[in-house]
Amino acid sequence: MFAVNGSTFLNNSLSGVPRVFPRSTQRVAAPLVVVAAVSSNGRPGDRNVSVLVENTSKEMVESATSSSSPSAIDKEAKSTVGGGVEDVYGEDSATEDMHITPWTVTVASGYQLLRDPHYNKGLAFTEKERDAHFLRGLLPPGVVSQEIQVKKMMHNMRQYQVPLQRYMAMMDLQERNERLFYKLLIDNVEELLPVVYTPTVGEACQKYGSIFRQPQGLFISLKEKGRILEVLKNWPEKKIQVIVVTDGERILGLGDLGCQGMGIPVGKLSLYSALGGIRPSACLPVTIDVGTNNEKLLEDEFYIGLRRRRATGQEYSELLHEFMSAVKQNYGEKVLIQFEDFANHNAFDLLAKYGTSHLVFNDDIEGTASVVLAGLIAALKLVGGALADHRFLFLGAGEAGTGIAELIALEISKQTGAPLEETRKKIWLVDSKGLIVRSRIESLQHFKRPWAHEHEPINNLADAVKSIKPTVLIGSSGAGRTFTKEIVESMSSFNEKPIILALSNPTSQSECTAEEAYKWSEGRCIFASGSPFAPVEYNGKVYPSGQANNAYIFPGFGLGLIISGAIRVHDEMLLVASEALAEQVSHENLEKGLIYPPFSNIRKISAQIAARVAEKAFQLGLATRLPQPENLVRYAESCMYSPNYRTYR
Ligand SMILES: NC(=O)C1=CN([C@@H]2O[C@H](COP(=O)(O)OP(=O)(O)OC[C@H]3O[C@@H](n4cnc5c(N)ncnc54)[C@H](OP(=O)(O)O)[C@@H]3O)[C@@H](O)[C@H]2O)C=CC1
Ligand SMILES: CC(=O)C(=O)O
Repeated sequence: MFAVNGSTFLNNSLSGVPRVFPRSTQRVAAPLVVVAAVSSNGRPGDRNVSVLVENTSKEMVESATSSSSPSAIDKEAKSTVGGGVEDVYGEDSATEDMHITPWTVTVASGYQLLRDPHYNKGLAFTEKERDAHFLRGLLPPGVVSQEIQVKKMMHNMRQYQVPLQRYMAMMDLQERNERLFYKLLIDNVEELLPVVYTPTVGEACQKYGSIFRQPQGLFISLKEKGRILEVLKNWPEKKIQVIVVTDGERILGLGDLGCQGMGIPVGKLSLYSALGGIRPSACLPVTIDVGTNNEKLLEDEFYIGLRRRRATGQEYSELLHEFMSAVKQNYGEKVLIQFEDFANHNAFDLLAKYGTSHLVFNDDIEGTASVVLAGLIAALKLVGGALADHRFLFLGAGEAGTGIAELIALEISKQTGAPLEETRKKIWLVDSKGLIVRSRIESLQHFKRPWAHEHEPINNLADAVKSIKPTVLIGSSGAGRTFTKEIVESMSSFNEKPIILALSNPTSQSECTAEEAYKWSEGRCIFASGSPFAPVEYNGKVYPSGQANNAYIFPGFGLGLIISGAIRVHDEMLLVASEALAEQVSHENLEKGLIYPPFSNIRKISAQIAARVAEKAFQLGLATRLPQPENLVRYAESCMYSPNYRTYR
């Protein structure tokens, strides 16, 4: 269901050295900007980028050109990225009668340097750097370290009472000083995750038109049909390793937000860098705008997207196909394309269609499945028994629900040797029409059919709980407050420790709150939710509540694919990612009732996940980074982006 059979690619002819992010903490760097006034494929005026930096000293230019001349850069690109990346502006492919523009190399300095988010360090520029880079007078005289900047930013951040203000402050910082943004996020991940991610990103998407300041990713709309390759070339970064793309039709549990869904790829990719260590410049957020069926947005004067109803059928699939082809042509075989928040009527088809030709991953189907399986493996240490001894009931039979169900069935099948058709029978799903049963099969969407077991029809969750008597109840409906008191009490009546996962996001859509779950189960349930809840006090005991969110998986999963140079995603990679995450849950966590480790350790966790995913890619013959590094955990860690400031010569 998820991806391709590994054996198809065992004899793939792709080879070459993968993209590795050099860690240059000890080296002294120059804030080098390679710029060119160019035209692509001899079409003068097609693309004119011209950044002239004055006050650039001879020494700086020499040092910059000696370490990173265009040819050096070109060589690096050739050695690390396939596809059309090397000949970005068509210089090599241009014939003699075509026009091309020569590259120039300059060093960012002075006023420009302060406005370049990649290189800006604000007041952290040293005296020497202020002299060398023409910054005198452009900054107040005080010099402060990055640590103090972080402290100050956190102090400021905590003054905002409104979550959206914090979100906007974080986005402003990302636009102004990228390294400080990531340092802040990495050092304060538990506090800031709810700001840049769920739940606040949901509100940001709802109000994206009003708060929009700067484009943070590529908008590809129906207007760009036939020109998507050209649009990709407009993005300033050329060496892209991960693309997160949405069409905005199912944003969290908030429905169709059209073009305003851009907040999701932006948020997910900031987690790719902060949690998984992928270089920010290697990440590309994309929103495909095919219109929206959200009437409120269509009438909203601040709406930023196409004012038309959604394209469907051929019109939709042609645009998506052009996008997928252009990505491969521009960035090569090894760029990871993560589908995010597509509606299920497109999500499953896109994954199936492109799973055999591209490195694609659907976070809502696959990432969610992997994170939930990890939580269940960990929870077994608290409730006892094997996975096969449990009964699972889902509210919600869409991407998340059926994705999780399939991975649980796969894992049970792997553990017991029972066929998948048998292991699926331990899993039941309820959708908006009730329990999915055999008698409904003709009217079911294809992804629900494997779950249509023999049972009398039941049209509501409360009755399904009473009849199925699940040990595990999972909410993946996007419908808030659907785990009622009656349902939680019912779960608690036949389970000593019911496992209850309310996965839906944002907080408003959670099937129940942590407080409700602990209170109604008299403190006996094992609970986790998609969006975070504060610890709950019940009967004099404090229950910290865990977060079952695919943010635990996708950053490390993607890192594993990248460091191994994987060319396809395989189900077995999802299983090993779950195992790796489950292993990170300590006795101490379990004693508190937590089935996930704290996010504060996430970079270490991501390295463990990455190593296991990479190892699996090598085993399956899907990796192209040869030879396999000896210690994959250490290798993953060494590849991770560090947000600490660099010292400029
Ligand atoms: N924690 C995490 O990491 C993740 C959380 N999620 C969350 O899960 C939710 C669902 O996402 P996804 O699976 O992609 O969405 P889908 O739209 O694919 O699926 C939603 C499912 O819920 C069912 N449903 C909706 N309302 C009700 C209701 N009142 N009673 C019973 N069933 C209902 C739908 O029924 P029908 O098919 O009949 O329409 C459908 O089967 C979202 O809120 C999302 O934020 C998603 C991914 C990751
Ligand atoms: C977390 C996530 O991917 C979602 O809610 O859609």
